[in-house]
Amino acid sequence: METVLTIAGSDSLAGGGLQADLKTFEELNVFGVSAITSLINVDPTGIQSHVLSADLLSEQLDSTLSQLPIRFAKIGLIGNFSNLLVIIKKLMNTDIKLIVDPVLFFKEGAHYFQKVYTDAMKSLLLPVAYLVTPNLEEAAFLSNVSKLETKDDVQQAAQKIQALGCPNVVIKCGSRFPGDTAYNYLLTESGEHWFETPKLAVTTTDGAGCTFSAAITALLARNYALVDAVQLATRFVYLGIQAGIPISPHLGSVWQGAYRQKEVHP
Ligand SMILES: Nc1ncnc2c1ncn2[C@@H]1O[C@H](COP(=O)(O)OP(=O)(O)O)[C@@H](O)[C@H]1O
Ligand SMILES: Cc1ncc(COP(=O)(O)OP(=O)(O)O)c(N)n1
Repeated sequence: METVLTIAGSDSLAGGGLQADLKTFEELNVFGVSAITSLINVDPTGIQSHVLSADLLSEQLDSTLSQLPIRFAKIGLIGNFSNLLVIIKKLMNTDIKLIVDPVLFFKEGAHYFQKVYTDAMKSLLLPVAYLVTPNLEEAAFLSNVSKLETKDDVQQAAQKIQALGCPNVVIKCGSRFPGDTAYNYLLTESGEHWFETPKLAVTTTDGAGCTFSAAITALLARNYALVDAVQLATRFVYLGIQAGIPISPHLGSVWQGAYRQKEVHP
């Protein structure tokens, strides 16, 4: 079985973060291991974040990378500049393909990241990534395209993000995009693809972004072509939102087990 690494924060409610990643890996038949960057607590007032030290992150990465044959790693919330540098240092001269979910704008609440961190994400991390999967707000930020309201805007933003040095970009338009359809837009060096599902009118979308990127990572590790991985990840997260776990009238988590229950496994 393929071993896949997630480098991510912990989400106390297990909506997003490494909990969502590891559950998704399990459901898609890869063995998930983790390096924790930070602890996120979500409560009705918003998000509290506690970033782990660079030494602690470094030790975890040494442990996994020195003992396991890892070909694919998903990078979620990193938290600060020091931890971003640790990740670059440990991974940039390896053959590991990096799937970067930038986690700059949470739908669970507002969070501020320092400019040195967001700049380094653009100038150091994206150029060594295989795929980046921003949500709509992250895509606007990374591309400097201020309003993403049409499919043309999304295509333009993806091109600008690709120009930062990452060959493959998926913009998760999700619930933030106008209209009744949830779109994912994939831009590769050889073409573009739109994926769509009906937009679900539910609040159980916490973890949708993490789950989507984790599903792509697992499927790539199982040798799916990128287009097929994005297609199946779109379906996986759709079913997970539909069968999600409500927490409050405004908040609920994706349930990664929905795909197992509803679909014949590929
Ligand atoms: N309301 C929704 N209905 C159907 N699919 C959704 C919905 N919200 C998100 N998704 C799916 O989850 C993926 C990740 O969504 P993300 O952009 O992180 O969600 P949000 O826009 O809610 O923050 C989207 O690309 C889409 O495939
Ligand atoms: C630790 C941690 N990382 C990321 C998230 C965000 O999760 P998700 O809901 O999948 O992402 P967005 O759709 O808001 O981009 C989290 N909650 N915790």
